[in-house]
Amino acid sequence: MADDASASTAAVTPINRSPSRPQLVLSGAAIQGSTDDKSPSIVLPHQTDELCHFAVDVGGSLVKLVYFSRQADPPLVYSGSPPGKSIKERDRAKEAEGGRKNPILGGRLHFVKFETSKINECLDFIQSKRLHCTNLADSALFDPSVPGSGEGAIVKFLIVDIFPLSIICKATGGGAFKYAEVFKERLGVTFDKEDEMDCLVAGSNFLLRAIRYEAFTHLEGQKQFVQINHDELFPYLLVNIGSGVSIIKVDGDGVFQRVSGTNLGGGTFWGLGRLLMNCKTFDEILELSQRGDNSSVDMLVGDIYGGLDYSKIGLSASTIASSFGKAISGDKDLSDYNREDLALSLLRMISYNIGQIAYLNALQYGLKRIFFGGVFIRGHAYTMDTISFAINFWSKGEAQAMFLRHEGYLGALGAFVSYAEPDLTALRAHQFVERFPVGAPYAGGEMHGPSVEDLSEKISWIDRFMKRGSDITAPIPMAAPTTTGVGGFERPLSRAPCLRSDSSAALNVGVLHLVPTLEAFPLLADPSGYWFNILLSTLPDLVEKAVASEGATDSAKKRGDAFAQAFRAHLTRLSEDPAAYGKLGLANLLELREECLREFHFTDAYRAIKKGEAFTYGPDSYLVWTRARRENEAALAVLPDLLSELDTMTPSERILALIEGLLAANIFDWGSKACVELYRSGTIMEIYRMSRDKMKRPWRVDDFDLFRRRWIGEGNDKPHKRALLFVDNAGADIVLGVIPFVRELLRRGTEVVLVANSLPAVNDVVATEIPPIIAEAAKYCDVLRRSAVAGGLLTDAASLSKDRSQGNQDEPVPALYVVASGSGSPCIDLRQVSSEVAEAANGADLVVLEGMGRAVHTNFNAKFKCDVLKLAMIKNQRVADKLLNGSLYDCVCRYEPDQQV
Ligand SMILES: Nc1ncnc2c1ncn2[C@@H]1O[C@H](COP(=O)(O)OP(=O)(O)OP(=O)(O)O)[C@@H](O)[C@H]1O
Ligand SMILES: CC(C)(CO)[C@@H](O)C(=O)NCCC(=O)O
Ligand SMILES: [Mn+2]
Repeated sequence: MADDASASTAAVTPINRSPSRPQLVLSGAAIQGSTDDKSPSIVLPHQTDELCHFAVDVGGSLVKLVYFSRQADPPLVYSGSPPGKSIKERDRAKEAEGGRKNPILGGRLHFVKFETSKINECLDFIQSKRLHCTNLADSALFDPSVPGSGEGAIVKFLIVDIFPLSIICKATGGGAFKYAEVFKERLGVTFDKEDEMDCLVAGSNFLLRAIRYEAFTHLEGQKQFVQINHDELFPYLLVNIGSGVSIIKVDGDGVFQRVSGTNLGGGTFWGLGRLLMNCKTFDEILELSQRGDNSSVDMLVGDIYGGLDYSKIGLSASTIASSFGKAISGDKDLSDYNREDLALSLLRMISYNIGQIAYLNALQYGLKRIFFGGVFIRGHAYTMDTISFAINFWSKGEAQAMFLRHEGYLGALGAFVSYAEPDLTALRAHQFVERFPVGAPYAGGEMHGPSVEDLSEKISWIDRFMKRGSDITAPIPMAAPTTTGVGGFERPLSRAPCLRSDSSAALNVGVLHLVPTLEAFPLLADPSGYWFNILLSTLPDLVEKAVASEGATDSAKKRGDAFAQAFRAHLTRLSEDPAAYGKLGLANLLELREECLREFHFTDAYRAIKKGEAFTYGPDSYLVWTRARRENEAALAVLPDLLSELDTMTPSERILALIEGLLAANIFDWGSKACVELYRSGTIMEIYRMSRDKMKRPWRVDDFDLFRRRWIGEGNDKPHKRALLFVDNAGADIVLGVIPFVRELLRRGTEVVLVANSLPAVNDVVATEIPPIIAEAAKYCDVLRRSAVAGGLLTDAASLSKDRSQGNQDEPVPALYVVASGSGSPCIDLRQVSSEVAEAANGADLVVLEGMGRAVHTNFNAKFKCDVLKLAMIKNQRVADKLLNGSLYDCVCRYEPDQQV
């Protein structure tokens, strides 16, 4: 420990971070894994200002670099004004933003590290990426793999020289002082120094708040993610294991005290590893340790007690009494010891000692939670188990050791976020959603990911790394440790099957969106083998569709192959280590698949299905797709009759017909094999009617009477103020199922927000597709037209309507909006929705979830703070059997009134 105790325990007051223009805009941001397994990236969709592109943490052993690249995101709101805000309010908000003319630009943060002793590699990297250029358009940061990024209009706005003479970059760690001149001379970069402890704490607070499942426990080989409650985040103990170890008591943002430290740290481990075992790399020591038996090096209690336990004080015979104690014997030289045994002994000595010192500090300050960071941890199971064991053993289970997925980047991230708006406390974990890029399963720690220069490079990268990928994920056998060395009868048994090399030891992370005001709920989906198999078995078919959607050209085929390889690798990796990317549910798996498709520029693999183009795979499918192309049109053509029919009914009949209609139209799903069979016969209306006739109540889940009471019952039938409808399929589903129900809601005076996918997935309607459908439907329905105008979906639609019969034209109508969910999957994880949906949820008192994916696979048991209606037709035998104990085409109408009223 430090010689001078006072130096290491100096109290630190809240940080007064140096103001720095321009600012980083973190609101509505997202984290996105980069192509480097160790380099998860962060998407900043609202970033409009030019900003310095990187921050560094130059430590005693390693340089950690965080850098920014641009990306443009598609707009998320398709209405003229976002729901919840009047146009006036929105203008005011715009003014408040300083009247920025720039379009909203997004970006990602990437994470890379280098050995400090090879600082030139870091400088070369910065130079090659042109991170030191003030002008983004000049730098190589555009990610052409992202559709829409780096395009003309955007580029123009970036040509702004903010630091015309020299670029200023945030830097922390001791090297911010030591290497300032080198950076200045070689790159013309001036360091804006941020204190190392400030940055560690800022980075750690940022991660714990902003990244879902950032923290996890690791005991006896079991990794368990922990979601930290924001209100209970402080106080905690932060133990950063770098070259040396800093131990910090954290009480708030910028409120902390470095209470202790130890000089027996990662540097000690690495240094002794080089000297004793002649290891060339850090990972080599870890690998050696996997096969080691430390009892030949360590002096055990049993060695001293003639093979006996010293049970009186709770020490088993196998407990390490003295690390390296056997080496005192005079007749052995270093070369007489197994390198593997030495490595394990060393790893246990250092890890256990740090665990013990951390425990003592936690005890001293009454802290129960201890977070460990620093690159020494390395996501290595045995290291984490040893530390956890020490904490658990000494605290008798009172204190908990937790580890961080971004373990090594606390300081660098802390420095990077110091560019940001000061109010980091506004960030919330659910603002961040994760995505996983194609390179994730392949890239090792020393890799900086594939070049993103162009698509063909990406494709060949995937090819090249297929081989490497399988090497990386191949398990290295691990001998079971024969001694514990951890002071007790219990032993830290790392049950993890193996130590994997860099990519597998590392945890990947992914994307951020704002939350709705709905309660968070657990995913229903079970990410076990079932879904892996489904996804694998449907992969060839999907590839075929994707390739067809792009005209089945040679290039499309190549991309299709590369996509399949990449996605298969993700699945393989995840089936070996389900926690590799953090906690993953079905919704994330589907999102992952869509993300992979997008990486290979399949912007809408289902386009051909929806539009009926490009499908010539046999006469049957051709028929199906041709029919599919006409589905929107055909459904719109029969809509007026359906609406008139509904209007002849009594309110009680009508609400039943509407719900029945929603369920019946949900049968139109090109993603469902069972349904495609159905389409071989009959027109849309015939299928729709047949479907409606068949579904006699009571349904499999049938809360309809309860809902009807809320709708037309006595006393409690006030119209809802705002309804959020999460819609499912394109075609008849939305036209014949959703639109009539929407019209009824609007007529009752309920504002309606249609929430649809931002990105295509299976047959789901995408938010951008809805306005034209509404425009067409509005021709037959004046209420729809006026509400669409009120919601900004239609502008000069007055002349369009053929229906002038209803209502006073001057009477205000509730608005109809369309909002993109932020998701590109047939399921929806409501913990991760776009900020627009979150905003739209404000004031909503009815949520309608439509379709199997949204209402059954996910959210079936979700509880809400408002009325919720879950509607679906079951089109999958397994779900019918397993979840509902029913049969194919059973219906679910689950209604749960707001519990709070
Ligand atoms: N690939 C690697 N190369 C070097 N060291 C590694 C590697 N992987 C893990 N380590 C371990 O991580 C330690 C460095 O961790 P980290 O980068 O957090 O510290 P640092 O910032 O360099 O040090 P300090 O904060 O004390 O100045 C090394 O001493 C070593 O034990
Ligand atoms: C000196 C630092 C802070 C540099 O990162 C780190 O290596 C450390 O905390 N070392 C331990 C020093 C001590 O004994 O407190
Ligand atoms: Mn450091």
